[in-house]
Amino acid sequence: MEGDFTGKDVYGKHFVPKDYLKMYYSFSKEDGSQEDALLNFYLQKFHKTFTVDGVKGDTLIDIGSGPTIHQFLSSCGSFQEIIATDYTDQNREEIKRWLKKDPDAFDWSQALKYVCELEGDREKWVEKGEKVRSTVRRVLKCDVTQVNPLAPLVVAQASCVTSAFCLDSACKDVTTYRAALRNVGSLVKPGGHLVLLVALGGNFYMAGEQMFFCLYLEKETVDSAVTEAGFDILWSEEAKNSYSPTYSDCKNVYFLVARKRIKV
Ligand SMILES: Cc1nn(C[C@](C)(O)C(=O)N2CCN(c3cccc4cnccc34)CC2)cc1-c1ccccc1
Repeated sequence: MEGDFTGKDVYGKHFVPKDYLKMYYSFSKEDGSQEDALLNFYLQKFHKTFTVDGVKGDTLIDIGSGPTIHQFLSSCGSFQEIIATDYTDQNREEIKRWLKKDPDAFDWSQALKYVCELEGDREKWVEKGEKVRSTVRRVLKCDVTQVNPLAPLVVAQASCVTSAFCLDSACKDVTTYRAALRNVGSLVKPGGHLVLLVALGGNFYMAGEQMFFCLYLEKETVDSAVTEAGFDILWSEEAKNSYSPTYSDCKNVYFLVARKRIKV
C-alpha cells in the first residue's frame, strides 16, 4: 500500500491530532506491550542524549513537533528555553492546550511517569510536567522546505535542534530531504547538536482513517544527508517498528545524534 506525497495542504485539512495521539502515544494498559516498546525506545534515547550524555545549552528548537510533547521530557532540564514548532495550526494548538493545562489536552502522564522512572523517581512526574511547561516558551510555525524554516521570524542559532518524524513526512523525495536537512541544520550553532528520530523503510502511516505519505529512507541515506549538512554523527541506534502494520509499513525507527562541525 503506497501513499502519494501528502502535500502541506493535506496536513492542514486532514490531520486530526487526537486520532494520531490515540494511535501512537497512548500507553497500553498492560506493561511491556509492543506499542509501548517503540515509545519507550524514543524516551530512553532522549534520556540517554540529554540526561546521561549531558547534551545541554541555552536554546533547543524542536522542528515539526506535531501535537506531541514527549520529546521535551528529558531535554527540559538541560536548556533554558525550548521552542516548539510545527507546520499545521492544529498541531500547534494541541501543544498549547497541554501547556495551558486545558482539560481537553492529551494526557501525557504515562510518558511523564516513564521518564521520571528512568531518572530514578517515578513520583516526580507532576513536577516534571511543570518543568516542561516553564521551559517551552514559544510555539512557532515552521516549514522545513524554506531556507529559514522559521521565516518570517529570524531566530538566533540554537545549541540544539531536535526533529522527530518530521522530515520523512514533509519531504517528497531525497533531494528535498537533503535540502530540508540543510535548512534545519542552519538553525544549529557551530558545535551544537542535531537530534533526529526517523522512520526507515516505509511509504505511509495512518492517523485515524487518513493515510499520510512517508518518504522511503534507508539509514545510509539519512547518515549521508546529515554529514553533507555539516554534521559529524556521534552515535545512532535503530529499533524495529513495533506499530501495527495497519498503522504504517515502516520497518525501523532510527535515532541519531550529531554535532555541527566548527569551520576553522
Ligand atoms: C509517529 C509519527 N509522527 N509523525 C509526525 C506527523 C504526525 O507526521 C506530524 O505531525 N508532522 C510531521 C509532518 N509535518 C509536516 C508536513 C508537511 C510539511 C511540513 C513542513 N515543515 C514542517 C513539518 C511539515 C507536520 C508535523 C509521523 C509519524 C510516523 C512516520 C512514519 C511511520 C510511522 C509514524
